[in-house]
Amino acid sequence: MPSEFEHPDFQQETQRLEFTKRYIDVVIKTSESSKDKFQENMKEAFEDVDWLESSLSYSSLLTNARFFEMSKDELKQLKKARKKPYFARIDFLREDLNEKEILYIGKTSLYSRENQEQIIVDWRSPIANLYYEGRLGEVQYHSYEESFTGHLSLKRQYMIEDGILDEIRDIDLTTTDELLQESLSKSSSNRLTEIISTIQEEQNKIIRADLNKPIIVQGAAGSGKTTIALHRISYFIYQYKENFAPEQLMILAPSRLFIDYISEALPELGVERVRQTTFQEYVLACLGEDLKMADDSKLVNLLEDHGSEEVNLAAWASSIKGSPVFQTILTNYLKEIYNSFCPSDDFMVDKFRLFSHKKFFQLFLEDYNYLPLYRRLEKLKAVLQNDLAKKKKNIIKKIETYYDERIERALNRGKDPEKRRQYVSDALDKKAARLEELKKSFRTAVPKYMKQFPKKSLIRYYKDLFEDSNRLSRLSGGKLPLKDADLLCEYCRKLFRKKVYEREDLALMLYLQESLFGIPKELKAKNIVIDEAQDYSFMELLSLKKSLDTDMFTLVGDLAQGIHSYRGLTSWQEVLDFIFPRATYTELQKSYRTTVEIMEKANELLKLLPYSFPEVEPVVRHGKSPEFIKRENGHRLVQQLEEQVISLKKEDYKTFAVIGKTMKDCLLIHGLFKKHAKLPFKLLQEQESIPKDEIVIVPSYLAKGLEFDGVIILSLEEEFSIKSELDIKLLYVAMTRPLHRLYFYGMERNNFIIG
Ligand SMILES: Nc1ncnc2c1ncn2[C@@H]1O[C@H](COP(=O)(O)OP(=O)(O)OP(=O)(O)O)[C@@H](O)[C@H]1O
Repeated sequence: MPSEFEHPDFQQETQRLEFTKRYIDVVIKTSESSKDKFQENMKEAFEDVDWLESSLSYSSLLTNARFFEMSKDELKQLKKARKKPYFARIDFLREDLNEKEILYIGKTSLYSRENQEQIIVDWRSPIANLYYEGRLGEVQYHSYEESFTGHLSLKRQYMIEDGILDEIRDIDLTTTDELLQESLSKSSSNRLTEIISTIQEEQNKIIRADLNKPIIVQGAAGSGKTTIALHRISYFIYQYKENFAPEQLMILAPSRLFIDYISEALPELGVERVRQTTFQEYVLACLGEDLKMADDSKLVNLLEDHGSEEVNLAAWASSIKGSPVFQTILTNYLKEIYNSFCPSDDFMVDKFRLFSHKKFFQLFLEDYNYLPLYRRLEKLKAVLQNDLAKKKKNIIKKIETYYDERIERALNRGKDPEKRRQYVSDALDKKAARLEELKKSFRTAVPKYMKQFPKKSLIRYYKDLFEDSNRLSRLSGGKLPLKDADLLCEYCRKLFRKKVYEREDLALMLYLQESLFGIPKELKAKNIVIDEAQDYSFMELLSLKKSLDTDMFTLVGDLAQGIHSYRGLTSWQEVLDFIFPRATYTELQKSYRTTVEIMEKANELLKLLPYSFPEVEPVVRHGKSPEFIKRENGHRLVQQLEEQVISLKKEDYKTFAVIGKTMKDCLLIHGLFKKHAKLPFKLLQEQESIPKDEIVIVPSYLAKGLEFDGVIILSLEEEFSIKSELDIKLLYVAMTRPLHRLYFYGMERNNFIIG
C-alpha cells in the first residue's frame, strides 16, 4: 500500500479537501452568476455527499447561508487556489478559549459564508505565523496590538497536486523538513517561484519584520534574498490592503532581464501590480528627460582593459560621484542656488511697495521650504498676485484721491480762470494716464518681478556644477582636493560634449531634480524594495530616499557579489549610519540554492577576498562535486558542451547555462554554437527574457541573481585567473548559480583561480 494511506487521517483529510474545493466552486459560481443563487449552488454541490462532519452538516450549511461580495482580486486568487487550496494545517488551543482551532493555511483566505469561520487562513495572517515559527507546545502569536498564548498540538503539511491529496506529513522542528528538501531537489524552471510552504524561520523573521521600519539584509548567494523580498511585499500588501494600493510599491531590479526572471513569482504572490523597474528607468522617468545614456560598460572595460588609464579614470570618477562627498557638494550647491534667488528689490507697483524683498525671501527660504525651488516660485508668484489683487482697489483709490485733491485745491485757489482750467485739464490727463499705466502694471508687475529669477533646466544646473573645478572643490568643503576636482570636471565635460550621461550622473541629477523641480506625484512610491542593493552607490540610495520622501526601503544584497564595487558599496555600515538609521539589519548565512559540494568550493573563493565574509552554510543537500574538464576547440567544443547538457538532461535536469567571464567570450562561444550546435541556445543580453528550453549563454555579471540546474563555466580567451577582487567576485557569482551541477571547462585548472 502507498505510504500516504498509512496516515490515519488520510481519508478525513481527503474529504476535507473535497469539501474545500466544492465550496470554492460554489463561491466562484455564485459570484459569477447571481448572488441570490448561493443556496441553490450549495445544494447542488453538496447534495450527493454523506461525509460531511456534523459541524459542517448539509442542513447547517444551508441555514443562514448568505453570499458576500468578493473583489475581483479575491476571486482571481481563489480561482488559482482551487488546485491547491492549502499546504498546511495547525491545531491550536488558545489559553482563553475552550475549543481547539483547526486552521488550514493557504495562499489566500476563504471564509465560510454561513458562520464567518475561516475555511482557509491566509499564510500572511498573524496566526499563520505559528506554522512558520512555532514549535509544538506552548506558543504565542501577535495580532495587531494583542498577543495570544496557547498550545500548538499539530503542524501538518499536505502534498496536493492538481487538487488531489498525495501525502500528509506531521512535523515539528525536531524532524528534518522533508518538504524543503524535496522542494530544493526539484529542477529549476528558470524562474523564481513562491516558497510559502517552506519559508524558513530566519526568512520568516525578515518577511514579517516591522513593516514600519526599513530593513537591510546581507544574505549569502542563494539564501533566498530575492524570494524573501517578494514575499515581504506580498505580506505588506496584505497587512496594509486598506491603506496602500500595490501600485504605490516599487521593486528596483538590476535589469529588465531580472524583472523577467522574477515575473513568474509575482502573480503567485498577488503582487504583480507593484511597479517593477530599474534604477535607470525610474530616474529617467522622474527627470522627464530623454537623456542619452552611455553604455554601462565600465565593468566590462575594467575586466578587459584594467590596466588602461582611461578605464581607471572612469572607475575613479564613478566612485567619487557615488560617494558621500557629493552629498556635501550638492547640499552646498543647492544653498548657493537658493541664495541666488534673493531678489534685489522690493515688489513695487507704481510708487507703492507691496512686498519687501526680505519678506519675499523669507517665505522662499523658510515658509515654503517643504517645496522644491521652482514650486516655491510658483507659490510666491501666486502670493504676489493675490496680494496685488487685494490692494488694487486701494492703490487706485489713493491715486485718484491724490489727483482729485490737487484738482480740488486748484479750483479753490482760483486766480486766473484760464490757468485754472489748464491746470485742472492737465491734472485730469495726468490722472487718466497714470491710471492707464497702473492698469498695465497690474497685469505686468508680477511677471516682470518674477523674471529676475533664473530659469534653467535641470541639465543646465547639472552641467554648471562641473564648469569650474575651483568652485567644485570649494563646494566640497575641502573634501575634494582641487587636483581631483580638475580631473573630475574635465572627465564630465568631455562626456557632456558628447551629450552623453552615465549611470552615476543619474543619482546626482535625481537629487537636484527633487530639490529644484520636484518629482511627479505618481512616481513617488511609498515602499521600495531594492534587490542586488550592494551594487548601488551611497548617493544612489541617498537620492532615492530623499526624492521618494520615505525611508520605507527593503534592501537585500550580498557584498561578496558586489561586482560593481568600484561604484557600489563595500560595507552596509555607511548606509545604516547615514541613510537608514532606523533600519533593522539582518544577515542570512544559509544558502538554499545549491549543494554542499558546490557551496564548499565557492566558499574557498570567499576566503580570498580582502574582507572577512563568514562562510556560507548550504542546507544539507548533497550532489556531485564540481568538475574541471579540459575543453576542446571549435566544433569539438560545442559537441563536448552539448554532450554534457544531454547527459544532464538524462538525469532530468532542465535548465542550463554556459557562463563566460565577459560578453567577449560569450560572443565567441555563441558564434561557435551558431555554426555547429544541434541543441537550441540563446545569448542573453540585458534586455532579454530568459528562454525556458534553450541553453543560455550569459556573461558572469549578467548571471547575477539567476539560477540554473546545471552550469558550465567556460574559459575561452578570458580566464578567471587574476586574483583581483573583481575576478574573484565574478567567479563567485558564476559558481553560485547552479542548483545541482557545476563544471569548469577550460584549458587548465588554473584558468579558474581555485580550479
Ligand atoms: N525556504 C525556501 N524554500 C524553498 N526554496 C527556497 C527557500 N529559500 C530559498 N529557496 C530557493 O533558493 C533559491 C535561491 O533563492 P533566491 O534567488 O531568492 O536567493 P538570493 O539570495 O536572491 O540569491 P542571489 O544572491 O544569488 O541573488 C531559489 O530557487 C529559491 O526558490
